[in-house]
Amino acid sequence: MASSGGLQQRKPDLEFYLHRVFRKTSFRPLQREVIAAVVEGHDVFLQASTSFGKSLCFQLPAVISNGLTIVICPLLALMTDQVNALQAIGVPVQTINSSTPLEERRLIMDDMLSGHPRTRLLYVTPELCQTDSFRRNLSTVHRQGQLTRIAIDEAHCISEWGHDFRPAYQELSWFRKDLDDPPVPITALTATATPRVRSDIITILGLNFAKLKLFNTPSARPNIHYEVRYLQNYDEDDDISPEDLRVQDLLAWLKAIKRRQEARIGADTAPQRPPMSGIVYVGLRATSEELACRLDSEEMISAVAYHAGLTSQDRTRIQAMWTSPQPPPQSSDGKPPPTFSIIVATNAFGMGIDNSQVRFVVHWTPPRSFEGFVQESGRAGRDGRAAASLVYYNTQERDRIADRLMRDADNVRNRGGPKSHVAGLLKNQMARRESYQKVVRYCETVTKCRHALIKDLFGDYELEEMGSQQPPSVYGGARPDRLDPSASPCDYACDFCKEGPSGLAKRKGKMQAADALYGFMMDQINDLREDYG
Ligand SMILES: Nc1ncnc2c1ncn2[C@@H]1O[C@H](COP(=O)(O)OP(=O)(O)OP(=O)(O)O)[C@@H](O)[C@H]1O
Repeated sequence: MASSGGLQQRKPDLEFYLHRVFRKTSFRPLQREVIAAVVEGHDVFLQASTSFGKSLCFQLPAVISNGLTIVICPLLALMTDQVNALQAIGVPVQTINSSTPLEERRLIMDDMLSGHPRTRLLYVTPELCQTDSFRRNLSTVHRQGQLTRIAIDEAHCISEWGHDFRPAYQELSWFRKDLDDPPVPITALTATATPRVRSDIITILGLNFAKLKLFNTPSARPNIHYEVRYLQNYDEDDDISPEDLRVQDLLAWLKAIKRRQEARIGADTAPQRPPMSGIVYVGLRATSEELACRLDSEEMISAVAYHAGLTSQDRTRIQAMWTSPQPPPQSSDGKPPPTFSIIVATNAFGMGIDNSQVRFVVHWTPPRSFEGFVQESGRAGRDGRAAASLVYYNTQERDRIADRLMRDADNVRNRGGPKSHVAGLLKNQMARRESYQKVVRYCETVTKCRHALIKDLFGDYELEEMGSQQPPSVYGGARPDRLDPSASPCDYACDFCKEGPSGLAKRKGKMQAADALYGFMMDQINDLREDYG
């Protein structure tokens, strides 16, 4: 590891390792700077958009350093994906999690405590880091001078103000408090942190502000076309149900894509292409099953459901099928090869899913949290090519979700328990409502580019003011609010910039306003804020 010795150390050739070990041709903008800061031994906070390549920012430094890097990861699937990918390229990596056999665990620990561990990266859960035995072992590795750094992936899970709050993440404060002689450098990474969550990450982990290097990329993804599809509210007398209305609209949208593809590459060539992948996010398991079945009955679509009610084998199978390269198109059940391959999923399918070829992500109803929305829509276009995010929205759905969130908070209050525990849970409930409030702002605003709106809602500009480093190409050197107001900050990659304010307002106008319940929820947030804010 680089240290501040008298002799100048030779800087490692990062490009060499990028090509040789990771088999990538070049760094993405900002990746090199982040990796250099990590290698130099700084505490690093990186907030980068989904699919930026955050993992490389701790994997490459781990490969070129002596000693062990501990990686904290919240999801087994995410951990397994990364470990398998690293093993496939010959990196000495291990994981200890609930499915690691005892004998294997012992071998990993023996290596860790050997004084010269062969393992470069050890992936663990935050819960394991809470146990006395693991902490004792890590302290020994540290005393032996072999604990190089700690990487905390999905660091937003640390905050009660975050959408994926995980109490065990808060206990990660132990690293800075106990492993302090010398302090072990920490790298915290996330795609979705609001200003309050960022402040919690930095404070709880005890990152050293004087030596901390901050980096960020814009939270909105330039290659994603963001669009809200406004639906009319449903009336008992209507001949068509809201579900049918959405199915009709989605099918019409997909047919238009199919027509454009056939016009571009020819109706004979199109069926030989692998199907276009998409995800439709729904709120309920039952909806996921029903909608998958309904879409699958269409000739141009093959669809499958994914939710937490499936067996773990089924989920692993679907995820593996989904993330492996698409096979040549095949007919099944007498159907011609599908043009679209769709997974209809609940939010059990989200964080860390890395299929580079997803072309569209649809939210069947308004997402329940803004950070969740950005994570989920960020599954699209991970190869950098054009992709789309659609959200179906009307005020009835908006109020139904607002009502559910209010009831969740009431349940927490009525459940009782120690006062500080209830206060913590209520704080998290308030954070959820505030996050939902941002979803509503995102969907109902018709006067601003959606890319700019996402950056506003995540407080990207605040990070800039804190001295965060960004890729040089961001905003072309000027913030969008300082650019020519007639230009599109996102290069026409959202419905506002494409249709203009009046076109969008007209489309939104078809949706009836019904503000009563939503307004009530906002009042409640304000009350809670007075108590806990
Ligand atoms: N320099 C690079 N060149 C080419 N591909 C890269 C580069 N860096 C990372 N990738 C690839 O980009 C993909 C996304 O990387 P990764 O999973 O680390 O993203 P992430 O930033 O953690 O995203 P998310 O927050 O959405 O999970 C991976 O397939 C990875 O191999």
